[in-house]
Parts: sequence; structure tokens; C-alpha cells
Amino acid sequence: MSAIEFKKLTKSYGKSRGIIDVNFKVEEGDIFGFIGPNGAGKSTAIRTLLGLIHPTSGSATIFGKSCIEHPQVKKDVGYLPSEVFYYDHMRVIDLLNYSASFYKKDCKKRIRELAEIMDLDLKKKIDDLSFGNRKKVGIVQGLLHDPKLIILDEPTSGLDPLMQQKFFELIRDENKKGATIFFSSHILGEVQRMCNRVALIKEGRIIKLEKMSDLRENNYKRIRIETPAAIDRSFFEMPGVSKLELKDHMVNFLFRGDINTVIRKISQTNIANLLIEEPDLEEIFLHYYEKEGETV
Ligand SMILES: Nc1ncnc2c1ncn2[C@@H]1O[C@H](COP(=O)(O)OP(=O)(O)OP(=O)(O)O)[C@@H](O)[C@H]1O
Repeated sequence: MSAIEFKKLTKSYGKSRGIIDVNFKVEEGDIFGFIGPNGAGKSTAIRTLLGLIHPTSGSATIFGKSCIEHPQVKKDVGYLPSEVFYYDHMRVIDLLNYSASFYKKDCKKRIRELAEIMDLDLKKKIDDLSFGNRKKVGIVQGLLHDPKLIILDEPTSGLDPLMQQKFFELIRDENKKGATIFFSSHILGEVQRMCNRVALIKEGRIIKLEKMSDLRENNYKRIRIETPAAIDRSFFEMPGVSKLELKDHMVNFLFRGDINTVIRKISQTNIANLLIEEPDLEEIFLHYYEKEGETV
């Protein structure tokens, strides 16, 4: 049975778009990335899946059950919303104990372990916490009952790089222990590092569903070169190069293929500086639109 299944799920907010015909599955054991730019519909899909909002048409299920008809299925789910709101006057430990009281198990030990991993002071009052520390409270709250399915909406926003790394280690450990992970992000790099499968969403529609390994094979690099003198455009016109731009002494292009061929080419000329970067999400989306033969 799939951990999550979206079946032709559509949610419109009056005239506003929401999501359209979302159709995909997350299998048990997956670390699944749900990626798209701001406003693409990631939170809408997740909130509909959890029964927090009602679909306009279609359905979404967790372990084969709809959260609207079978709310008890949510006991197996840990959810971190994109924005966390709390009763400010409470202490962190009181809030977490209160959350734990909804589950029929003793979560005290796990709360302490998670707080230690995430470097969270349990005695502090919520209103004394920074945005990042509030996010950590949300993470502990989502994981304290050892859920079978962990749903995280933009989990790393607000966490510093060290904490992001600790958080991803924690998520990997949960996955090794058997939990399925579904997380949304607009940061391609973190999805690339973490996930085995990925869905790309844009303007409310799923535009690509891929194994991470396939997405990597299709991967483009953004290459920026500064040259001491102007260089002829034809020098970089070679297989794998696209979106070639030359301005002043800067050369800028996307490259797809064996990175060694382009490095060898670059070494034939004199350069002042070289940058090889992951293309940003928009560029990946552009690539998919072009591949599907659509215009952008
Ligand atoms: N309560 C609402 N009322 C009206 N429109 C909404 C509402 N919530 C979301 N939308 C619209 O639905 C679309 C999808 O929004 P959603 O928040 O799901 O995107 P997202 O991918 O999660 O983006 P972000 O990363 O910015 O949170 C957007 O066009 C947004 O304006």
C-alpha cells in the first residue's frame, strides 16, 4: 500500500488557482521531495492531504485512508507546517507534553532525545524563542511520537546551516528506522541530497515525477567564466552548451553532459575566474517545459 496517494486532486480557492489534477503516489520507505517555487501549490496539496482543507474534486489518502473520513489515520503521521503558531506564554516542555498527550504512548524520553539533537532548551518560554528555535519546537513536535509517515512543509526555512544538517541527519535516521518522509521545498540542492524520488509542481500542476537518479542524469550546470580579454562566441559553441551569453568579459551558459569535456575546453583559453553552480529551480523548470515541447 502507498503511504500517500493523490488522485486527481484539485483545490480551488474561489477564483484563485490552488492545485489542479494532482496525481501521484509516495511509496512506503521513500524519502520523497515535493519541489516547486513559491505559490506553486505545495502547502495546498499537503493541507488537503491532511484534511485541514476540503478538496474541490479528487481525493488524497494516507495509508489508503482519507484523513477527512478517518481522522485516526493522523496518529501515524508527524506534520511540520510551513508556519508554526503557538501559545506564547507556554514553556516548550509543557507544549510538547501537551502534544504528546494525544498519543497513547510515553514520549518523554524521545522528547529529551530530540531536544538534545536539535539543541533546543525545553525550559524556555515560547515567546522568548527566535524564529529558528520555534521551528525546532515544530520539528520535535512532529517527531515525538515516532510517526510512520513524516510530512514536512518547508522544514529548513529559518534553520542555520549547521541545524539544517543535523535536521537532515535526523530525518535520514527516521527513514532508516522505517518512516516514510514527504517534504516540500523550493531549494533544489537539499531535495537532491536527501530524496530518492521527487515531484515537481508549478502553477498548481505536477510537471514532472522522477527518480532522483534520473533527475541527476538530466542535470545541468550553470557555468560562469570571466576572461581577461573578450572571447569569440564560437569558442563555446559545443555540444551540451545552451543559453550561451557573452557580455563584456563574462561568459555565461548552461552545460549538460560530461563535465570533463567543458573543463578541457575552458583550459584551452586564458581565464580570470570560473564558477560552476547548480542551476536554480527556474532553470530546471525551463528545461522540463522545453523538453515537453511547451513554450515558456
Ligand atoms: N487561503 C487561500 N485563499 C486564496 N488563495 C490561496 C489560499 N492559500 C493559497 N492560495 C493560493 O493558492 C496557490 C498555491 O499556494 P500554496 O501556499 O499552496 O503554494 P506553496 O507552493 O506552498 O508556496 P509557498 O512556498 O510560498 O508556501 C497560490 O496561488 C496562493 O495564492
